[in-house]
Amino acid sequence: MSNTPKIIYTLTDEAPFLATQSLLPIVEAFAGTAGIDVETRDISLAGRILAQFPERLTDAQRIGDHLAELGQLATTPEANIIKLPNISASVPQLKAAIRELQQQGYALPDYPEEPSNDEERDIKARYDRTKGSAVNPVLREGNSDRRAPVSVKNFARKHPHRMGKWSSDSKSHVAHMRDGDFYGSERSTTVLDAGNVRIELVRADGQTVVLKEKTALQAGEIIDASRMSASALNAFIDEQINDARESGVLFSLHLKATMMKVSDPIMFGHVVKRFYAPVLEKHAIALESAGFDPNNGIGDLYARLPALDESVRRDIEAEIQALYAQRPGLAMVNSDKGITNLHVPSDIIVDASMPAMIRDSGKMWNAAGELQDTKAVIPDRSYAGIYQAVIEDCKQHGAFDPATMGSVPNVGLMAQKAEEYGSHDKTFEIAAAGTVRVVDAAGNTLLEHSVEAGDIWRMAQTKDAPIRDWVKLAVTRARLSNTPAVFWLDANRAHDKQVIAKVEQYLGEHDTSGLDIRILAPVEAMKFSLERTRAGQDTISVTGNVLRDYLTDLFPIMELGTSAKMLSIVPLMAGGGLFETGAGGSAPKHVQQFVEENYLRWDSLGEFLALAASLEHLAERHYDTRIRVLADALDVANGRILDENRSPARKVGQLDNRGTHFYLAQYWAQALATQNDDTQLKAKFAPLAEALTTNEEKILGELTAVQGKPVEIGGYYHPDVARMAEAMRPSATLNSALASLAA
Ligand SMILES: NC(=O)C1=CN([C@@H]2O[C@H](COP(=O)(O)OP(=O)(O)OC[C@H]3O[C@@H](n4cnc5c(N)ncnc54)[C@H](OP(=O)(O)O)[C@@H]3O)[C@@H](O)[C@H]2O)C=CC1
Ligand SMILES: O=C(O)CCC(=O)C(=O)O
Ligand SMILES: [Mg+2]
Repeated sequence: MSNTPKIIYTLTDEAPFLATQSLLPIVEAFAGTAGIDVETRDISLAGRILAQFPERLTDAQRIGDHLAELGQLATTPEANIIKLPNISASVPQLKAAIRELQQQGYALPDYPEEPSNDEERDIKARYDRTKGSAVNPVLREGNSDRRAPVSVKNFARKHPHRMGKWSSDSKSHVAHMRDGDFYGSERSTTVLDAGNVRIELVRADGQTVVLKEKTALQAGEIIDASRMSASALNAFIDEQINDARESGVLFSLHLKATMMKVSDPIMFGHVVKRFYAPVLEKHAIALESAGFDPNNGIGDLYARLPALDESVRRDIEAEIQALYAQRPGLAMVNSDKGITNLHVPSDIIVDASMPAMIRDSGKMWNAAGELQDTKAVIPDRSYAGIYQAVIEDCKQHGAFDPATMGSVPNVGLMAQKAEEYGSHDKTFEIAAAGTVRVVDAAGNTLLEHSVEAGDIWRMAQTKDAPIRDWVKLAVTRARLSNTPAVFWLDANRAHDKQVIAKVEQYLGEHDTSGLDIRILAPVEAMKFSLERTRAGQDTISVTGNVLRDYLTDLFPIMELGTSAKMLSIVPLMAGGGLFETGAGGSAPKHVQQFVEENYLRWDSLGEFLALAASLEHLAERHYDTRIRVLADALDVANGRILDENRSPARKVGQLDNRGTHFYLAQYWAQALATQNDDTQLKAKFAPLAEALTTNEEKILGELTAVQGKPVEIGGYYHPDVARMAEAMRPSATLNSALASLAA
């Protein structure tokens, strides 16, 4: 191992990738002064696609499998990775990215939806490795610690964001199934000895089909399996469509088709099929021949229409419009462009979509572009109830007040593909009725379900060491912040019952005297946390992987207006650090605004906080006081960004992402120039601080002058980096000041 302190900064997609063009040069320049190597690795969707097909690319086009490399690094103590949000691609996004790369001259094959030979099966398998949430689970070799730092919380209290008013007669609600879902069918067991299991379907006709030959289990691991009945799901969907129409509310669906990349697109497809049933059934043959796949959304139907005869096409379009008159209003993703909630599965990502609805008075946009009460369909019961609890609370007590509300930080069980978020390679749409069994090497059946054709069956794993580490992290956070901690676990759920036994065991390993640690079922935990938060009190949520994801968007969006301002640390179990930036995504809408008017409203505070945590980790690991000084100064700069309100605004003419980066550089340089712990750094940064202070007006002028006009970046999934960098670094004065640091 080389002893040079090293930070890996990830190159991703969309808005964070744009922001990187301006921020990374600052990071490199500052880190360089303390002898830190800053390296980059490309984990963008385009980069991951290209890494799958080296043999089809020229030498110049080829890139290595950076994700696999980082996945490996994450299991070592040296890891210090700053991870920006990346696209978790739905199939329509994946296909669009492939098309763009082909147009740029990369000889990639088309995505074979229905592979008919070995070569096509191989191509599909490679592409599928890049589909959905293909990055985070690989890097997350540790549990999750997400919270709003005190400075961020204070900022939000001082500058509360707008929250939509709630009325007690709001008709908005969450609808979930009452039986036949994953929740109702879950079975779970803790495995005593390590070994392999086989997953098989014993068909009603006696034939056995192996679904997955080998899944390795560790000793002490919890496994669980559950089944979603297709017929129960379809009956539920029909009932909800009718109910939404009768009650005059919008119909909306909220799933996580990215993380749950096998099960949730299938559920999404069922809703599309039921909602548009009369048209899809009437034209089934034509649509099938055109390759329409409901799991990709009704947007896929529109994409396929050109392949159909003109008359058929017109009939389908007219019949869909006529159908809308008989259906409840559909919630819209973009009313102006006619993009509905059922267009593409990647537009309805529940962790972001439900908080947005709650922030907007429980309403979503209708086709006329107005906000309206909404039915939020979340079919499975495992977690749906938490959102209904928030809705009920808002109906009773009104909207939450960001100026006074408390905070709900999260300690999330996430390491090593924990729970449902690691289940996609063990999820199956069942082809024929029978029994699905999980069988160990000795032939014992560990779990089984009877299934019907079309049901979704899945198995999830939760390893013992991550649970033990998670309990430790929870106790540590509770102690450090002197805050009550609640484990959100449901004793009535088979899986949670196994987890509770381990939590109770591992809590025994710690000194918990004086701490308030409880175990509550999710809905009770939500009610408890909401009551406290309204009273201005903080409560740590200690949750499994799914609730980690849901709550770290929900509470930040209510408290801070966005999850971008969150500190999001993954202490890796091998001793390294993964520093995620914020808790949200890659904000596609921000790119649209950028290319239209050269204004980037992306807030990089998450990157700033992650960088400070990364530098602290590096300082500790290398016993390096210079790096410590750099980290402390960055803390000061981050505090000033908030205090002096230098975060990006939203509209042309105001400060944008680049302006915030300028202030970060100025404040950071000033903090280094005024500290006295390291005289070399002090001397090094004095001229930069001076240059950035004297030239503030000039630099801001150069940054603002470019705004307001369209900008061409040469691609969406695989933009031209030189063009992007040029667009994102329009201040010659700032650029040359930074360059002088390296001299
Ligand atoms: N860790 C990761 O890698 C994650 C990746 N994703 C991926 O991101 C993509 C988009 O996901 P989506 O669910 O739409 O959620 P996003 O979080 O990307 O966007 C939702 C909205 O949140 C606001 N927002 C998010 N981040 C910022 C920021 N840094 N600064 C300012 N505002 C911000 C924006 O609101 P406004 O428009 O009002 O400004 C944005 O439109 C998907 O491909 C998804 O898979 C999602 C979550 C995590
Ligand atoms: O990896 C993804 O697809 C999304 C991750 C996410 O939403 C989260 O971790 O909060
Ligand atoms: Mg999330």
